[in-house]
Amino acid sequence: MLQQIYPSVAHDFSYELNKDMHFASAHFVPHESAGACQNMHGHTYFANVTIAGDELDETGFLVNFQSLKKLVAKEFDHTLLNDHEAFDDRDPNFFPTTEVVARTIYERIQKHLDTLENKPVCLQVFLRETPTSYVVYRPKRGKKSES
Ligand SMILES: Nc1nc2c(c(=O)[nH]1)N=C([C@H](O)[C@H](O)COP(=O)(O)OP(=O)(O)OP(=O)(O)O)CN2
Ligand SMILES: [Zn+2]
Repeated sequence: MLQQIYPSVAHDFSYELNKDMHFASAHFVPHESAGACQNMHGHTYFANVTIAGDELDETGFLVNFQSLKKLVAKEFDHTLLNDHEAFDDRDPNFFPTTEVVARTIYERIQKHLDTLENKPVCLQVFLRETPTSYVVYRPKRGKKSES
């Protein structure tokens, strides 16, 4: 939900940036224990990502807000998440659940941040799937993107 208050993450970096995004996607959870969620259905996801660092780039940015939007909202908007290369219906760690989608957003963002000279880091991904359900993903300290 845009403009809501998100859980904060403690850190010692000088700069912290947050970007809200939303995207409409279809998905299904490919396991019998998921009940009705086995059927394809859609959500308008709301994501908030928290980026921090001590140095700005030549533009005075920690990271360009627009590149975050491209990596997440534009990538997933109006798609079937199960068809995206990041997800795999054969492995629960890659089913497009809220947990896995949040982790995937982190991995995509951190992979981009690793290419930047000022070396910002993604500290938190907040992902709301429904009005009543959301996940917060925080990487383990020192752990960066695996993909
Ligand atoms: N831990 C998880 N549990 C569930 C997930 C998930 O990704 N992680 N996903 C689903 C379904 O995909 C569903 O879209 C969301 O379920 P739910 O929160 O139950 O949605 P409702 O709108 O029906 O919830 P209300 O409480 O009635 O608002 C299920 N579980
Ligand atoms: Zn769902």
